[in-house]
Amino acid sequence: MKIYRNLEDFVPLDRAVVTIGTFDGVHVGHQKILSTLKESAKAINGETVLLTFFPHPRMILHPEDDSLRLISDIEEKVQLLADAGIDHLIITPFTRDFSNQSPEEYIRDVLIGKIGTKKIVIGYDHRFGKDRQGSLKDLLDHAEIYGYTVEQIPEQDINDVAVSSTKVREALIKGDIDAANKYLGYPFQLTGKVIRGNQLGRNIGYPTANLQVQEPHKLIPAYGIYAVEAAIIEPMEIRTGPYQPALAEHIVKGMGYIGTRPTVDGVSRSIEVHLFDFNEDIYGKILRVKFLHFIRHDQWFESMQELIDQMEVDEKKVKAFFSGKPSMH
Ligand SMILES: Cc1cc2nc3c(=O)[nH]c(=O)nc-3n(C[C@H](O)[C@H](O)[C@H](O)COP(=O)(O)O)c2cc1C
Ligand SMILES: Nc1ncnc2c1ncn2[C@@H]1O[C@H](COP(=O)(O)OP(=O)(O)O)[C@@H](O)[C@H]1O
Repeated sequence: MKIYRNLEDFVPLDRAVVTIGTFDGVHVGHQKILSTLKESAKAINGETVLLTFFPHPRMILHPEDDSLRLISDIEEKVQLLADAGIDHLIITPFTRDFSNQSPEEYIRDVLIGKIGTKKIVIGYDHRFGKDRQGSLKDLLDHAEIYGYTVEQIPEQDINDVAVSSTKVREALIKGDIDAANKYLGYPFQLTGKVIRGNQLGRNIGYPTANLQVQEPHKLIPAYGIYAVEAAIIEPMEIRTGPYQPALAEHIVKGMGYIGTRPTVDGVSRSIEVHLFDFNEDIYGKILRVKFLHFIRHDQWFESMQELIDQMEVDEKKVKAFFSGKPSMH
């Protein structure tokens, strides 16, 4: 997959088969659309192009609205789209100027002029251009003059996409990781930098890497304890050029914690991971944590000792999960 951080970086193709959207989460619904896109491209010996926006259009158009929660951050999305087998990924900054183009300008200058679109694969409800004035009808009306075809994604598939996004979000908010992962088609992940905590973990026998999640709008699953798998990855800068997967070293199993640490202070939310059979200083490194299974909710304990006893039980449960055996507790 080739990445373009700007439309200006893109050289128009002979046979671009294009879809447009935010594709947050790249879940099973999206994956179905991407398969359609790939089949369409194959049929005309063309190349697949996905046009997406960063930052998310809602953040530019409604900066006052802080309610947006993303299933994937931009780096996770790039990786997921590369895995899905997209040929060209254009991540264009969604600016006011960009959003102010008329539907005609957008079709002529962007889809035709900058991309070389021969076929556009799009949902019946897709909107574009100034004040979302552009619709499928505009795309169909201009198809002949500009020499492209439009393939409509069936309404049912579009509904499936919306359903999947909602289902993923609802499942994560409830802590139902099994369900979320089923709708995603891969394990939900959080990526962030390991920062210093209050260094209590090592004293209670459970050092925990504290994560500062890199995407401020990322959806954080329900508070609780989870079976996780973490990888230390190289900091990735997404720039124009061939996609290079983030190098992952040390893929380690462990237990994740999301909560306010009510037993300690209960003030602010922290996201931590205790890694099994691991003893390295990883402050400042980037950790990608895959959430595999929910173990229990966050709890307040009367004493630190009770918390430690519970963490020992958690460890057994997580390890039992990994060995495929039910826990004895
Ligand atoms: C598996 C696991 C379970 C945890 N469960 C709880 C809990 O139920 N209640 C709580 O107050 N803190 C819980 N914690 C958080 C600990 O209080 C925290 O890891 C400890 O204070 C060390 O923090 P530090 O990394 O900042 O030193 C849990 C941590 C882990 C790794
Ligand atoms: N098994 C492990 N799991 C997680 N972190 C570990 C482990 N072994 C060593 N570390 C290191 O120790 C740090 C966590 O120790 P901890 O006492 O909990 O300090 P802090 O409160 O700063 O997180 C991690 O950030 C990491 O650098």
